[in-house]
Amino acid sequence: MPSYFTSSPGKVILFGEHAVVYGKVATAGSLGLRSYSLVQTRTDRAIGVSLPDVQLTRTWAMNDIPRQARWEGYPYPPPMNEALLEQLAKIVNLGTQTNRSQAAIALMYLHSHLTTDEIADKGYDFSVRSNLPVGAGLGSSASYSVCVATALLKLNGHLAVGMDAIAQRDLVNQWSFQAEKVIHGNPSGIDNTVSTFGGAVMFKKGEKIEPLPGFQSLRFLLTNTRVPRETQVQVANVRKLWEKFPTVVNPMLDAINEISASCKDLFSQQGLERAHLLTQFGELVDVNHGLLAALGVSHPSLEKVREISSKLGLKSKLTGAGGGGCALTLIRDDVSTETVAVVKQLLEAEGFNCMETSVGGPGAGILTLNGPTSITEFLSHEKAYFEQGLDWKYFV
Ligand SMILES: Nc1ncnc2c1ncn2[C@@H]1O[C@H](COP(=O)(O)OP(=O)(O)OP(=O)(O)O)[C@@H](O)[C@H]1O
Ligand SMILES: C[C@@](O)(CCO)CC(=O)[O-]
Ligand SMILES: [Mg+2]
Repeated sequence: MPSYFTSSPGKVILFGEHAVVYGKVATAGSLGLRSYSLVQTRTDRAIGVSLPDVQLTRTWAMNDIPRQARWEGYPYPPPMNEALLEQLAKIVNLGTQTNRSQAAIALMYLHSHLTTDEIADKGYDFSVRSNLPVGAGLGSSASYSVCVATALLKLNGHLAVGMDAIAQRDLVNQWSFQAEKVIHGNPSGIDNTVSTFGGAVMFKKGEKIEPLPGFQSLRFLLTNTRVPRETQVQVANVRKLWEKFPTVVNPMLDAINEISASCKDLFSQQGLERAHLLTQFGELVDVNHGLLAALGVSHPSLEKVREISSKLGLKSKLTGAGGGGCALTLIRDDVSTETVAVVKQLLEAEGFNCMETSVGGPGAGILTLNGPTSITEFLSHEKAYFEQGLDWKYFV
């Protein structure tokens, strides 16, 4: 049996986080930071799981994990099975609401539906490591979910030869959304969609994504405040506010929707000077952050990033679920290297972590290797190892 490496990117939301959960349009792009997974069969009917980023190494006996009978629409996902989730939480037995347990339950939920008799008879090892910070707003959960979905679909032969690239990605996207539901509760699907398809896109729940050409040329500084938070909790807090004051919150969500619409207008205006485009883009960044702060998802650390960057004339907003995690700062073309260095220095003096990035790279990919590979070796190598000279297939 071959082994499969899979890889999928994190994401950055430029405009529209939270509002997207309520059916509004959001704008997002894939990041250069990615997660990588390795899956390969065993011979002893066990599932060996190694997730060092959440400190989990554990082996389960195949017979201990229930498998679902085939359903209508197989291999596309059936509606979420809450009873199965509860059952898996008990079997996995890693406590509730911990990073490790959510990751393991998401994996087992997909395993339970996707594992064929042939693979169940052998067992498999599954391992993930990521260059993304976990729980910082850069879509680590979605990137993990896409790796799980791609690996299990491929291992079990569901990404059949003859299925075109779009159909394959669509299947991965649907299953990674299920895994995101296990981790998040009520995700919009934007994170797994961007991680699966890559690129820079406008996203609205239930609609086809719309590519946004031109975004690849934008430069951003990402600042991880290192303040931990959980997306599920931030999303639930906004929901409480919305339930309490719907007439106040709905117009705010509509305003956020219009930010993505205005952004799209900016990029489609023929002849608009780039300097003007970037200035207006920055203004939208500012307005979006203000609305998110009003929804209660900012944090003193994120306000600190805004204070420092605005002193040097730069616009920042929180990105992802907020409450800590990461902020995004637009680097206009006229901003000097020295200014960027000063901003970074000031932010890092606060204990934050900075990295420059662009958005819009490739989505999920698979690399098929002949024969077994050592997981230890896989885990001991850095990202570059996987990207050098290897023939990744991005489903194209
Ligand atoms: N490398 C990884 N290995 C295993 N599990 C992971 C990994 N990365 C993320 N996870 C899972 O995702 C959870 C973090 O998800 P969460 O949605 O709170 O943060 P995020 O995805 O980084 O941020 P956001 O959703 O705002 O972009 C972890 O608790 C863990 O269950
Ligand atoms: C906060 C949120 O809008 C984005 C998290 O990256 C949640 C979601 O869309 O699922
Ligand atoms: Mg997430």
